Amino acid sequence: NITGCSYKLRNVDLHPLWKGQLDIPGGTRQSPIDIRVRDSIFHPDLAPVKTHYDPNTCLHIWNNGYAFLVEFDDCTDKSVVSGGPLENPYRLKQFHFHWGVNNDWGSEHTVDSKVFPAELHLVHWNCTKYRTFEEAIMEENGLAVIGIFLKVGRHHEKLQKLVDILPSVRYKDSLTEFNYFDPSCLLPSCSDYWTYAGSLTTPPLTESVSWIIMKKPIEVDHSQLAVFRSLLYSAVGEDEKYMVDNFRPLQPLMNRTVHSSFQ
Ligand SMILES: O=C(NCc1ccccc1)Nc1ccc2c(c1)[B-](O)(O)OC2
Ligand SMILES: [Zn+2]
Repeated sequence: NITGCSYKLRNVDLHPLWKGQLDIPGGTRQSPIDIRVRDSIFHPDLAPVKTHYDPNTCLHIWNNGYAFLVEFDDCTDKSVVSGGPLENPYRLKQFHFHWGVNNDWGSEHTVDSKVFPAELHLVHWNCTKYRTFEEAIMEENGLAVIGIFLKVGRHHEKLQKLVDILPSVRYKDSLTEFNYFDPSCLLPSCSDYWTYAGSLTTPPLTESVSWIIMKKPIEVDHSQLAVFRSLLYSAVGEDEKYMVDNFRPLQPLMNRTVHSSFQ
């Protein structure tokens, strides 16, 4: 189980999203972090990360009040990630994004202090050691999350199917059926990555994540990102608050090393 002291976050002016989260559980391996490329250690025996996703496991998309989540049927091993720093396969549960109010910021992790306009998280749980996602989220090595940076550039053809459905989940707690989507189309062409031990960046902030951050960003165009910003934090009937800047502030590296799969 995750135990440990709690400590106050640095007194930064926090986005409303974080007003309630000054005290955090644990606190020795929090995410996100700034990845200092020169300090990362090349591990020659870090294998490539292998993903196998079955588009038929894609269930629906919903707005949980923090982000929009595309959720998958995780009752079988049809959609999994393995290899890389992982000792066994992890099942795909959901993916979601974090983004900014404009293209100048939005990602959670940074690379030598470089911020990207958005970041994709593909969330998997350790189905060998735990029975459910809810259990795994509370345990060490419970989750494996692939982080992918987004940059503004060419139109992303395959992402458009998702962008087109976003207006149907505009409000908090809205859900729409979303089938036959293979998130492999969102992976960058280069397999280089950094990996480190961290946490969820949204509540319950548990320190259960093996992070795999892809070095190469994927390109989307500015109109696709603009649709992300049209979603709302607020539910139907509440005063409208645009879902933007849903990223957590950087956390201290403390006693951690970031490993790289490349030199
Ligand atoms: O799944 C989440 N919450 C719902 C919940 C379900 C069951 C028990 C408690 C909470 N959160 C969450 C999971 C994975 C990641 C993040 C947040 B992330 O750091 O944003 O990227 C990686
Ligand atoms: Zn996330």
